[in-house]
Amino acid sequence: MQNLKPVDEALADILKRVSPTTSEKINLSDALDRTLAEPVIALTSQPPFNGSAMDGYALKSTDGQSGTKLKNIGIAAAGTPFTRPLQSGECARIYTGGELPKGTDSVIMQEKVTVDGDMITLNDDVQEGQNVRWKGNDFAKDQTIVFPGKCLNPFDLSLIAAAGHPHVHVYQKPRVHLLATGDELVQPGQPLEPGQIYASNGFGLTPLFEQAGATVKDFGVAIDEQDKLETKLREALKDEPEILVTTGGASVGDKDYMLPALKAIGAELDFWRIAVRPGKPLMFGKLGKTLIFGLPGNPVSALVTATVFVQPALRAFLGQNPEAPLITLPLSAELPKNGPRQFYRRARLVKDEGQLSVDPIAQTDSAHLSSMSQCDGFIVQAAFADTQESGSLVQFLPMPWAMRSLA
Ligand SMILES: Nc1nc2c(c(=O)[nH]1)N[C@H]1C(S)=C(S)[C@@H](COP(=O)(O)OP(=O)(O)OC[C@H]3O[C@@H](n4cnc5c(N)ncnc54)[C@H](O)[C@@H]3O)O[C@H]1N2
Ligand code: MOO
Repeated sequence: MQNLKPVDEALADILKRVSPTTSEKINLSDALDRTLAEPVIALTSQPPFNGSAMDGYALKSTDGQSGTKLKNIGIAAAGTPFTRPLQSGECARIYTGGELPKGTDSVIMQEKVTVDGDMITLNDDVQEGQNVRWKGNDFAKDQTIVFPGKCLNPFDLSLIAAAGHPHVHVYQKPRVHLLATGDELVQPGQPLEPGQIYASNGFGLTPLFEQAGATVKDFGVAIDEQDKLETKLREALKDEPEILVTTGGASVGDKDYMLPALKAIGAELDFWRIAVRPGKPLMFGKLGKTLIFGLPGNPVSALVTATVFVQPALRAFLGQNPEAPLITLPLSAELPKNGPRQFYRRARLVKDEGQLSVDPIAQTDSAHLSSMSQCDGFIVQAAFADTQESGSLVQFLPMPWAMRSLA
């Protein structure tokens, strides 16, 4: 058999052509799922003062023996500090989030005192620091609290707001332009004539890339004629997107014009036969600033190669770790032995009494989409791997929506 290029080698060749996009400053409220380009440095300590974690009374812990009577001399509410320093024998009413008055170092919950006019009696011992959130215990002013390369989640956004920032610097979204080829392709909603099928690739690839942090523009379907394809390709490349993804026409048929068309418009291009299943034929190259991925037309091959080769490039454009987020899980059924190509086998996650395992889907046809819809990700099986029994461990590449199927 002709030499096939290993997946890791192809990926390394791709990644050495990528450097992160420039950064932009955006509102924090728009920053969900965007990737940080600059460190976030706290503008304040959190909490900014020693505060109370309970509704109760602030006191000196040296006065904190059960049975002690203290005089309540004022109120420290959240946002309205009590300014007079406290002496021994005194306490101040304090509410959750209130700043501890000077001279105090502890708070007793109101449930643990008896109140009689402006006097209280402690019904429990009080230790130094009890019910106190010390200044800076969460983070300190000037501390780096989130690092570049982090794709921001809702919890990050709360943290960044608490540190005083209304804006963040993130990497610009890489732009992906899509172009399909095939005379047989018809848009859903149109009637099918003999020999035609619906164009499905763009509908899956667009959100796949959007979920990875890109903006995607679909240029539709080009006719399988070289000059028409060249015109469409020029159109799709005009704004110099970071990535152009084509599907179809990648193989060896007489009507596979993609490679000659891309070369004719000036792309430097390699045609790879990769040791990957599905998705063996892949074109990769560059025109100007744009990386070009020529994915195979078969729907499963297109979605798998988009996951295995295009998504890592998108992560690298976003300053993220490009590596696939593989996890190790036990099989819930036998996995058949593999042939000469690294196999991305469709698989479901199974939850049994809270324990996760993966169930390989038998279907391996690279045009079979209902098995794709049923899968939560792919078991990554090495070339020539032997049969593996149920219970043995495998590498699993979860899709971003995989956890939803466990609900
Ligand atoms: N003699 C050989 N034939 C093939 C080989 C080979 O090595 N020798 N490789 C096979 C493999 S593996 C693949 S993968 C395909 C790749 O073919 P192409 O990239 O040229 O894809 P097309 O021929 O254009 O289409 C294949 C298949 O997919 C359907 N398709 C295409 N685009 C779409 C779309 N946007 N939405 C839905 N379906 C699409 C198309 O109708 C075809 O059925 O080549 C094998 N052949
Ligand atoms: O590599 Mo093709 O994607 O096997 O059908």
